[in-house]
Amino acid sequence: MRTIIPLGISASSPTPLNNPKSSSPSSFNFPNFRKPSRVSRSSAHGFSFLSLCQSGLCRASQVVDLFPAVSPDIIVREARLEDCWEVAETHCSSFFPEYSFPLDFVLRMDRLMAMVAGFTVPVGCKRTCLVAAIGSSLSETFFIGSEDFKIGGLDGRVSLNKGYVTGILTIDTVADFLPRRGPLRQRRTGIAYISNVAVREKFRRKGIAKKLVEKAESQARTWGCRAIALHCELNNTVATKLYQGQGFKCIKIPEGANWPHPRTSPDIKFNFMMKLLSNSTSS
Ligand SMILES: CC(=O)SCCNC(=O)CCNC(=O)[C@H](O)C(C)(C)COP(=O)(O)OP(=O)(O)OC[C@H]1O[C@@H](n2cnc3c(N)ncnc32)[C@H](O)[C@@H]1OP(=O)(O)O
Repeated sequence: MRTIIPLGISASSPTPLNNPKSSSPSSFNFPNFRKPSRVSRSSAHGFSFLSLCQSGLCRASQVVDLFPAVSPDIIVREARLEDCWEVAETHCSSFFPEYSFPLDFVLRMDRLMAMVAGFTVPVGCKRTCLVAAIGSSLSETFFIGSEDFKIGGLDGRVSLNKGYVTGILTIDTVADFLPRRGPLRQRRTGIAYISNVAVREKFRRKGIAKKLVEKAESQARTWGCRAIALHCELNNTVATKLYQGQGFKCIKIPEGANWPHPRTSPDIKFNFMMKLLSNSTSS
C-alpha cells in the first residue's frame, strides 16, 4: 500500500494555553489499506506516469491545448472544508490509479470520512493540507462564515468560488517519521515534514508540484522551522527529480540506524530527503 501519512487539513494543535486537555495523537490516521497483490508496484508510482505519457501522446497533447503551460489561475492555498472530496479524489487517483469500483469509491469515502471527522495533532505540533486550486482567484473568492470558525481541524468557512483541486500536499511538524532525539527519544522540533504530494494526472508537468513545495517551504518558515524533510520512494524517479530540483538532498541513513519511515509494504524502500531553509520569506 501507499503512504498512509494523514492528509491533514489546517490542523494546528491547540496549545496547552487554549486547550490544556488535548494531548491526544492525531486521530486522522487512515486505516491500513493493503494494495491488492494483482496491482504491480511500479504502476502506482512515477513510472506509471512515464509509461502513460509514452503510450498516450495524443491525449497528452490535447491536455496541453486545454491547459497551457503557464497556469496563472492556479492558486496554492490551505484546504478548506469544501475541498475534502476533491482532496480525497486527488489523493486516491494519484496513489491508487489502478483501483476500480467499488474499491476506489470505498477508498475515497475513507479519506473523506477521515478528514471531516476532525483530528488533532500532538500538543505544540501543526499540520496543514495545501491544495493547488484552479479557477478560484482570491480576489473573486467570497466566504460565508467567520474566519475563526473551525470544525475539527478544518477551516469552517465555505467559499462560493471554491475552484477545482488539481494538486495536494500535506505539511506537518509532528515528526513521526523523523529520528527521535536523545536517550529520552524526544520528538524532533524545527523540522517540517512533507507528505501526500500528488497532482492530478491531466494537470501534471505544469509546475503545480513545484508551487506546492514552494508554498510548503514558506509555511514551514512561518512555523519557525529550519529544515524540511520527506520520504520519497526509491523508484519514484519523477518525484525524486522534483525534490532534487527544489534543492532537497538525499540523506544517507547511518549504518544500522533504525530510522522511522512511512508505513507501507516492507519491500518499498525510501530516500530520506532534506532541505535547509533560508531565512528569506520569498514565497
Ligand atoms: C513526499 C511524497 O509525497 S512523494 C510522492 C510523490 N507523488 C507521486 O508519486 C504521485 C504521482 N505523481 C504525481 O502526482 C506527480 O507526477 C508529481 C507530484 C510527482 C509531480 O507533479 P507535477 O505537477 O507534474 O510536477 P511539476 O510540473 O511541478 O514538475 C517539477 C519537476 O519534477 C520533475 N518531473 C515532473 N514530471 C516529470 C516527468 N514526467 N519526467 C521527468 N521529470 C519530471 C521535473 O524535474 C520537473 O521540473 P522541470 O519541469 O523543470 O523539468
